[in-house]
Amino acid sequence: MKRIISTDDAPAAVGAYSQATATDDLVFTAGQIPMTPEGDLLDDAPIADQTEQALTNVESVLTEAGCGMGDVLKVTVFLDDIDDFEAMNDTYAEFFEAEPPARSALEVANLPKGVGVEIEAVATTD
Ligand SMILES: C=C(N)C(=O)O
Repeated sequence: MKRIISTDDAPAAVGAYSQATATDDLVFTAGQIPMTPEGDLLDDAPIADQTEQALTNVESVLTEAGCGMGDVLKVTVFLDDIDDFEAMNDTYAEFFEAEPPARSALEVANLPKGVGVEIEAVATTD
């Protein structure tokens, strides 16, 4: 059965989507952008800080869904500039120290709100 995940510990959706949806054993987060739960945008911050906020939001949404970063199966990282890959990756690695999930990272033409990175995850609650 489909569940809608909603938490005040991550920013509210900036469009027509849920923070995450879940089945009995899988969680799909929306793409998380570098925005604080209070709605402050980190669009001018270094990519390391933007990555940290986006992943912190992913973590908060997963916690609400009943799992955590160790349960993540797949991550997709969207970058505004692929030259930010190394800086993103260094911060990313701090969130996934052991047995990191599968991941795709790609540059896209534009991201919502002019941010530098957006990150989504699929996790298991099994
Ligand atoms: C930020 C998003 N996840 C969106 O606009 O879909």
